[in-house]
Amino acid sequence: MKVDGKHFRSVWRERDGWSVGAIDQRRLPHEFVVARLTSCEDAAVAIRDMLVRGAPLIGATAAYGMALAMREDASDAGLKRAYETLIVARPTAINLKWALNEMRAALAPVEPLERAEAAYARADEIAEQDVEINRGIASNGLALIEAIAAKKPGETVNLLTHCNAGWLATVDWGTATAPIYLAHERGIKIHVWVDETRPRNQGASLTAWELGHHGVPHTVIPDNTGGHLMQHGMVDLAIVGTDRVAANGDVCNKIGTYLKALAAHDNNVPFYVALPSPTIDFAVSDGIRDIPIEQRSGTEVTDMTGLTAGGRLETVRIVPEGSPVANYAFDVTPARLVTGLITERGVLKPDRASLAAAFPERIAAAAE
Ligand SMILES: CSC[C@H]1O[C@H](OP(=O)(O)O)[C@H](O)[C@@H]1O
Repeated sequence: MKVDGKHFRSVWRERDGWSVGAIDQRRLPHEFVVARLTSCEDAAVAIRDMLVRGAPLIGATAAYGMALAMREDASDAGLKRAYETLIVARPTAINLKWALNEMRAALAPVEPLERAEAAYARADEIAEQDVEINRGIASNGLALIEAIAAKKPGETVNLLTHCNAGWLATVDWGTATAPIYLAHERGIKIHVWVDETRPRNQGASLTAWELGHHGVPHTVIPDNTGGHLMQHGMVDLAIVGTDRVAANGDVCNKIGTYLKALAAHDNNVPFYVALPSPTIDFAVSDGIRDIPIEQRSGTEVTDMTGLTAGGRLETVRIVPEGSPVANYAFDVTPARLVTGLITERGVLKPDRASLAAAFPERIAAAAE
């Protein structure tokens, strides 16, 4: 999407034809820094350390990581080592495993000498496929926003989103933000309540930054504000992203999503989840029981980094020395709290039958 009027994606193959460019999302919103990944290990570290983050973007970066690996060692052992290096980078987003399985399926049958070229071609396809999928999510989600706008002509449609499921979480367009960008481009009056999303503040640092650069009206709010806004009729629609959808429609997403869904349910606010089909995991029948929840470093909770009045980036500690912290990065929202799943093939009910009917190919993939 646009950064100071210039189009960017979040990850791309560089002009040299082999290295990989990526926006370093740890530096946003105060600095716009582009990283250059030149090895499989670079890609794994970029995912692990959240230089890139967001389920679809994790998948696309891992795909390019496999291509970088094939430049280094295209043997069967090298292919296996690359898969094993990347698969452990982060545990929750199923898109990582999906992309690596796609790359392995494309590369295993190919002669080692041809694997690097084949890997870049497949990684490019995965990136382009993500953009096309997100365009589909945009148009399917737009209908939901248009329906609300029609009921309140001339008024603003107020949306709420949690974390960052924007173009920075994907190759481009985003998932939860895709319908928002399209509605804005179509001239629908919208406003977005942006959950700051502690502790990594993906909402305050990334979603607000994205929306601001695209001219979408928004307000950053503390995570605990959404329920109050819903009680007072200030939220027409909640749209969030997801890192894994179980076969029963349970939705794993950034920590705090479940609480937002509870507030939405209690206030009859429609709660939608936007996802590309690679995020569906039919191997998991019960999301709350079976989806692995990443626990990250406690320093993400104890420390905060920001800009001083003098314009310097500094990190400060906000928790007493010696106080233990817990940092669960995701939670699972039960399907009963989800109004619908916005996918590239339509808006679905959050249940096995609807997911299987729309995406039968994901059932076969789950057996891999
Ligand atoms: C479109 S997937 C976005 C999804 O990923 C984020 O997690 P993280 O920033 O830790 O990678 C968050 O759960 C978003 O909803």
